Amino acid sequence: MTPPSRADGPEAAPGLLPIADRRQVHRAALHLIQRDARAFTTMIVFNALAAAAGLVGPWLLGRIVNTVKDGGGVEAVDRLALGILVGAVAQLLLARHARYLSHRFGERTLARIREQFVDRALALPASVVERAGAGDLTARGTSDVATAGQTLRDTGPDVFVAAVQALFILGAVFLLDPLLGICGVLGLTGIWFATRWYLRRARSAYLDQGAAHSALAEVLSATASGARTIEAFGLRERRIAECEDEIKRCVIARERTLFLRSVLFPSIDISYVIPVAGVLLIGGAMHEQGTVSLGTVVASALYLRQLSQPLDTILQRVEELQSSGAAFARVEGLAAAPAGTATPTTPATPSPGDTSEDDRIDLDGVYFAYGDGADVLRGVDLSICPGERLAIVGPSGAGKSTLGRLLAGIDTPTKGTVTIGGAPIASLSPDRLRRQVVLVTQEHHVFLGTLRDNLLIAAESATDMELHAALAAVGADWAEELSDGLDTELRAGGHRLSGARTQQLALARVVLADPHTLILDEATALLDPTTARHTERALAAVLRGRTVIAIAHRLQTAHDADRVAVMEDGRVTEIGTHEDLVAAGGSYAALWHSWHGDRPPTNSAHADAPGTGTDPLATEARHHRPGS
Ligand SMILES: Nc1ncnc2c1ncn2[C@@H]1O[C@H](COP(=O)(O)OP(=O)(O)OP(=O)(O)O)[C@@H](O)[C@H]1O
Repeated sequence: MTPPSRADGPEAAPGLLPIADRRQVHRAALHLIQRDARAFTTMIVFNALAAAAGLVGPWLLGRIVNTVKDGGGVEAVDRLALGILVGAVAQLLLARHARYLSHRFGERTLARIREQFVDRALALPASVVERAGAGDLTARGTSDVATAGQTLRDTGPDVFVAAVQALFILGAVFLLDPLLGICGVLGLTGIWFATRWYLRRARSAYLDQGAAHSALAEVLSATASGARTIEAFGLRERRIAECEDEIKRCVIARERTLFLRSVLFPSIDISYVIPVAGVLLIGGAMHEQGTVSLGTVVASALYLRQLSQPLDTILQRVEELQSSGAAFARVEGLAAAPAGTATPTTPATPSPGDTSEDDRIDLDGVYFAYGDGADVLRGVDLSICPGERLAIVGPSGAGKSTLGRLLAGIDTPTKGTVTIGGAPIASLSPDRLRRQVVLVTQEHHVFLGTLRDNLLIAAESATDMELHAALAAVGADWAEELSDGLDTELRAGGHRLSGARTQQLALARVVLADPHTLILDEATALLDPTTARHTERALAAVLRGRTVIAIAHRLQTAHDADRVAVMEDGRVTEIGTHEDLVAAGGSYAALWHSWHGDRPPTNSAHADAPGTGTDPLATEARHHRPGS
């Protein structure tokens, strides 16, 4: 028997995405079976037929023994031998077809799991995905789905076929003689105890072994990469001692798993022999007394010997089943993912008409906390008029970005309301919301696909002319020079966009989405000078005619805004025009004087600015949208 697979895979990280419990996993598995019930039934029937065909051999062998014992002729023995051959061929063909059906069922079900996963992942609110982290979602969508798929395609069918075979074999022994059947089952109990003993200890032992390997690898690679420093500081002996310690830990961990295997495998091998020996002994005695025929004893012993094969398969695969059960629970966990981490205080159902009366944004007594943490926003009241340029300033951690996320509808307040034109932002459909508010950060993604696909994300029904116009609006002239135009494949062996072009593409999407309000959070703060200049021009075109809420990292932005809101410790502590706030002599005035000193205010985007960012609220963008 080959050793069961190692159980030293990574522990399921306690991610924020939920993990399905046992009942949910069972229900989901049952649902998947029900969706392909016919294929599943056919698979069972063929597996059962293959297992039944496998029983023909030993049974006929028993008949041959009886026939020979009763003095039957060669002809009768030949007929029975031919039957064995037919049984073996039938078993081969039926098992092959059963496996083919199992694989088809497995592949189809895997495809369904994948589709369901993608649907669920896409339906997750952005805030949930952000908080859970891309790593968790990616791991679930790749390695966990692959592990569950491996089970459906190989492990599951293997175990299933083996279980059916084992059941049929035991059933056949009981049919031949119930007493011999009981004898066989009792003989097998050793396997149950040995496996239980092993499984109880294996998980932690293999996890320790994996951890010891990782620690050793870490020490070795650190020693190799820091060799010069180690020599320079005379740390050689200390490093060698550390390596030796880790090697010792590895040896101890490996000896432990070796010990477990050295107990398990002989116990199982002996357990396979016990029922055969028991049946031969008891069957022999019964034959002596004339209660069973010699053929029955021989057939029972052969059946029990044959049992080792399916049992071996089940034991080898049992750990794989355990780990894939955990993987499936993580995949299914997405079904239980929250619709949002914060509880909306406003009804989730759309308000009448799902439309805003105007573009005015109001925050009323807004509180927000991440998860179970402390309040990050603590009673924010704010009104932003259509076409206004509002700069939000404040120290790091004051809650500016959080406020931006609430204004963009990414997060919902734990208390209070955020409304657009009187409609709670939480009640707007994603499509509707996109046309109202868009948050622009410096994180831009180029999706796999053509340039057109990347643009249509923002406006599904836009014509090519509109797409070209949007690209032109942000100064993306390079798009016109692409050999395949809008059909140019981006990424994955296709055209790679530079940072500046990626940003222009993202801004072209904003033009297409055509929201009345833009929230700028670090959209340009950390860009290199060349990219910043490109982005500045593109951004100016995008901002024209829209309400802009800029989370200002430079006071020049605040200076150019219509109004400035100062945030401190989750509250808006000052609000007004730059001049009013400077005159009021509060914290904004202090900030302005300390940054600005005696220098006169300037509209130049780069003057005096720390870093290389651009000023999104510079005057060139201050032309309101017609009609706004
Ligand atoms: N995803 C998150 N999970 C938990 N806490 C968070 C998360 N994002 C922000 N916070 C916390 O919320 C508080 C406000 O953060 P926020 O980013 O809104 O402040 P900020 O004023 O924008 O700061 P900065 O100018 O440094 O970006 C901080 O204490 C921060 O640690």
